[in-house]
Amino acid sequence: MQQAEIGIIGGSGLYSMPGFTNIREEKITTPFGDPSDPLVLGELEGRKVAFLARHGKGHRILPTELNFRANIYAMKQLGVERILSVSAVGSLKEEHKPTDFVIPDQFIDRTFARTSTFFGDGIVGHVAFGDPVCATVTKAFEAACKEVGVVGKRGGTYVCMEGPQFSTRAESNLYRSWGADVIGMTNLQEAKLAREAEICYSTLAMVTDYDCWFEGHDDVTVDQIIAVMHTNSANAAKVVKAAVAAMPTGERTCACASALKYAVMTDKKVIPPATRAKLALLLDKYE
Ligand SMILES: CSC[C@H]1O[C@H](OP(=O)(O)O)[C@H](O)[C@@H]1O
Ligand SMILES: Nc1ncnc2[nH]cnc12
Repeated sequence: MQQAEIGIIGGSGLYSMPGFTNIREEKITTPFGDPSDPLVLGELEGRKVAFLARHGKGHRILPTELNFRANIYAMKQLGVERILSVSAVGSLKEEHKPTDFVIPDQFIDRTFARTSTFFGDGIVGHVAFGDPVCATVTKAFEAACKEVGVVGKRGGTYVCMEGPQFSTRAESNLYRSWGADVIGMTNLQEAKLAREAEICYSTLAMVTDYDCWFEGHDDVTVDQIIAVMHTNSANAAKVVKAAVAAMPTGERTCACASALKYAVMTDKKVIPPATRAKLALLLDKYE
């Protein structure tokens, strides 16, 4: 039985979701290991929802250490079809001010020490990723920002860096020269894996700082981020709630729902049984 239809991944500053009812915690294991924490299952706006604190309760897990595969696969195991991600980001443009929200529609990958696919170990698959986020979830976020009365700009490019150190000024200026909008350390792997798992994904990126490029501002520091995060998190919780309420019901019609249809290159006869078994949840529907 589907235990949750909507997943919420809370990032820096959002470690729980206010407004949940009928709450229970579930410790989930996956073929790819354990997620960051037990998932919190409950109802929000009458919808079945699962919440996961990306870095674990108490913020214990570095971006590089995150088991992105287990986090996304755990959502899939619960029956989640759409993930609403919330993340803290630095701004790469003056117009995106701390406390603004951006809903990115593109990514640039600057990570180098992460596993970003469910494929491998004898099976090769390639999903389309030209439009890396789901338009339905993105529009729900945008409408929710409007409803709550916060700045929520749809569109923009999120640079995903490895971290955990923040960027050098040369890097920050390089990303600006590429026209990128915001920078963070976590969203690209989630978007890739959600696509492979045929789960719709979009991020509410909460601007906490101007990174280190802005001459008129101090370089980014964690204490500065935490101060802005308190305002952002309260607003983010309201936006997520409104987005959940606005999420369409019924069969999904977006391309995310069939991303794997033509993805697998490997001859079925040569896929190692153990590998195939690990991916049963993703591939059985195409048998
Ligand atoms: C708190 S500063 C850096 C930290 O914040 C962001 O986390 P998340 O995406 O989980 O909200 C960024 O990616 C870094 O992990
Ligand atoms: N300036 C920044 N760089 C990377 N990740 C961030 N998360 C919040 N602010 C950030």
